[in-house]
Amino acid sequence: MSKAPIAIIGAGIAGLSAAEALQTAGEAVQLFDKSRGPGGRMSSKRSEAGSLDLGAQYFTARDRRFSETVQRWQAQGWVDSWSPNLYQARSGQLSPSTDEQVRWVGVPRMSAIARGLIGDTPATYACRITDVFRGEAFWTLVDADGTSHGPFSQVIIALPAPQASALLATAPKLAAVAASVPMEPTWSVAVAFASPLETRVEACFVQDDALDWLARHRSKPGRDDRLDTWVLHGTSAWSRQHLDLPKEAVIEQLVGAFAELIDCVVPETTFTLAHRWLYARPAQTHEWGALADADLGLYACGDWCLSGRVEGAWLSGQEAARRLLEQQQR
Ligand SMILES: Cc1cc2nc3c(=O)[nH]c(=O)nc-3n(C[C@H](O)[C@H](O)[C@H](O)COP(=O)(O)OP(=O)(O)OC[C@H]3O[C@@H](n4cnc5c(N)ncnc54)[C@H](O)[C@@H]3O)c2cc1C
Ligand SMILES: NC(=O)C1=CN([C@@H]2O[C@H](COP(=O)(O)OP(=O)(O)OC[C@H]3O[C@@H](n4cnc5c(N)ncnc54)[C@H](O)[C@@H]3O)[C@@H](O)[C@H]2O)CC=C1
Repeated sequence: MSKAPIAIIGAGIAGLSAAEALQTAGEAVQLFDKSRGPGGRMSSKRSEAGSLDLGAQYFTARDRRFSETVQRWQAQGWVDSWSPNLYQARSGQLSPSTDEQVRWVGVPRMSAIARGLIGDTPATYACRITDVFRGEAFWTLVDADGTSHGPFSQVIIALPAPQASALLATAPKLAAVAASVPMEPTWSVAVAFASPLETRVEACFVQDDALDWLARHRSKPGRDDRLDTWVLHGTSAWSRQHLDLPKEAVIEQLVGAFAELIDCVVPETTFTLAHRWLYARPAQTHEWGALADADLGLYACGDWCLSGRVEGAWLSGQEAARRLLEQQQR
């Protein structure tokens, strides 16, 4: 009889990273995600204004292994570097803030990376896992419709910490660690103008009550440039305070803050959209790599186990896979 596959819950970059490492080692995996496709916080949303990156805006690569991987992604045509006219804003004052940092984006949209990575890996979408339990030898997953999936030899939970904690009940110590990680929300708004704004600004780190970041979408390589579309992010504090504000009011306030900040006339908008990320970023960074109960065969990974960034999520997926493979060789 062939061996049962490994279940990976969450097809964000952490889950995809673990899947790739395990498949390279000859293991069979099966991914599950509650969304309609892979990518999680690195996915892109289709809209009248083209495909928009509302979550991760770009990423940096500081770890050697991740740098080498990103070079490979570039050779495959999934990513390119992005060098916007970078600004910062303090106390409402805009100033150029050029630097030498290499910043990467998926092309022609952020979700290209997840699409590329998933290849023909078996994946079940629109499937929210609500329970994970172990029988005598194997694991079974249960989804929100009550359907069971399995058997699986091991399980990797690659979700934001609060969602991971809920599925780690079989390993109370891991569940407690995940439950100890608060994650902050981010309101993300896209706003488009029919004619380009007369500004040199293409991206800006903002220190403001409401705004944290703004980016001109068409300045990224390969993007649709029919409209001049901007992505605005609220700060964690503002987003938390305005968590339940209706989307129209969120758009009004963040576009208002943008209009006050930017150094040009802001005309009527032709398109707006708001998206709330409930678990956008961990409140602090950690150095756990991944969590493991190797005897049980249960693992957890995600950005919250490391730096709270794309690089951290990818490295955490690698670490979960490494620990699982190490245990198997014992
Ligand atoms: C607004 C925003 C801006 C950001 N900007 C940057 C940036 O500029 N640079 C940077 O490096 N990082 C940035 N980040 C952070 C970066 O996106 C994350 O660190 C990274 O994408 C996390 O990957 P992950 O795989 O750990 O989690 P996720 O991408 O969250 O993946 C988890 C997956 O699990 C699925 N899921 C959840 N619950 C269940 C369930 N019960 N059953 C099945 N599936 C489930 C979700 O649908 C999701 O696809 C940003 C994030 C946000 C939200
Ligand atoms: N909104 C959200 O939910 C999330 C946003 N995230 C952002 O993702 C980015 C990723 O971080 P890194 O990969 O380290 O990227 P990075 O090195 O470009 O930025 C790190 C931080 O340094 C500051 N900074 C960097 N360059 C400049 C500059 N030229 N001028 C002024 N300030 C600068 C800025 O505060 C920025 O947040 C950061 O900006 C995070 O704030 C990460 C996770 C979630």
